[in-house]
Amino acid sequence: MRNPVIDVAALRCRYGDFEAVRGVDLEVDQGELFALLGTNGAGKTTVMETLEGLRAPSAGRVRVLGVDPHRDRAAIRARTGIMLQESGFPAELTVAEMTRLWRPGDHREALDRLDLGHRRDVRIKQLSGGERRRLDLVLAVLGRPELLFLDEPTTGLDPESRQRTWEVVRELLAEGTTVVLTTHYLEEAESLAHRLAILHEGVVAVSGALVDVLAAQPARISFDLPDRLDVRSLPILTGDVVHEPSGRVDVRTRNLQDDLETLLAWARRDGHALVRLRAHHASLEDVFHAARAGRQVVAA
Ligand SMILES: Nc1ncnc2c1ncn2[C@@H]1O[C@H](COP(=O)(O)OP(=O)(O)OP(=O)(O)O)[C@@H](O)[C@H]1O
Repeated sequence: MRNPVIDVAALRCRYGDFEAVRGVDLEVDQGELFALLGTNGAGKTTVMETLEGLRAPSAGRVRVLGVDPHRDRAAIRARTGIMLQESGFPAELTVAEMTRLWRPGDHREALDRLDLGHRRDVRIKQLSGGERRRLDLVLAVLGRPELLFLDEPTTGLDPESRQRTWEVVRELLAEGTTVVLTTHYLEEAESLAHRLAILHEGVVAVSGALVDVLAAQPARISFDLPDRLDVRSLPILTGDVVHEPSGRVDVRTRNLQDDLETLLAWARRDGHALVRLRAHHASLEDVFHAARAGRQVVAA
């Protein structure tokens, strides 16, 4: 029998007359990274805050680590780590003082893990935005939480810091930590998530295992139509072929390998060069656009 770390059914959240979350179901299993994605204002932060116990739902059932996170917040506080979108640290404290205030101890290793060891004696107000974000993560994981909430953890980080953050998140997953992540960087979710939900206007538009969600969308082949060729001279493909005004041909197909083989055999036989040829399975960005456009996407 499944024993999810997070179990949410028919969750609704209101701000006065406005219902920001309108019937959301979610399950997160132990040890997985669950990405909560969505357009601006879709309701991600509201759902996260409800899971963190910071907000009572208007309706629905919410269980986190087996308890109601709002009513029994004290029971789960020691077992969860939270990295909020914005943190308000005392600006005059040094990094080392802040970590000790958070939790007694030396914490050199935790700071080194996120390349902050050399900044131990620097005041928080002197840190760069990226360093503050990394300090947020250090504090969130200091108590070795079973369940970690990461709300846009890499916003404002340079590519190297982002990679380092991902490495730390992967290490935490390998140690068995369950992670709930919100992010606007879809490649981040695609790289880290086992399962995901995409919220749109307060409801779940797509949910499921990452591999299933990606497989439910058609793959794409695109290339520049060779000069002087009419699109009708292309070989017959199983996918839908669109000739863009830019001269690019865009094929959406459920048989990527077959259609690519047909196309390449035709190009070789007739001596055509397929300039800027790209062939790839659907990305999370494709799924996101489909969800946003209200197109039906399979929920696994
Ligand atoms: N305190 C509040 N009072 C009234 N409306 C609010 C409040 N907080 C959020 N909302 C509204 O609820 C909706 C959901 O907001 P929420 O912050 O949960 O979305 P989000 O998906 O996290 O957005 P973003 O990606 O922009 O952070 C939005 O329409 C927002 O304007």
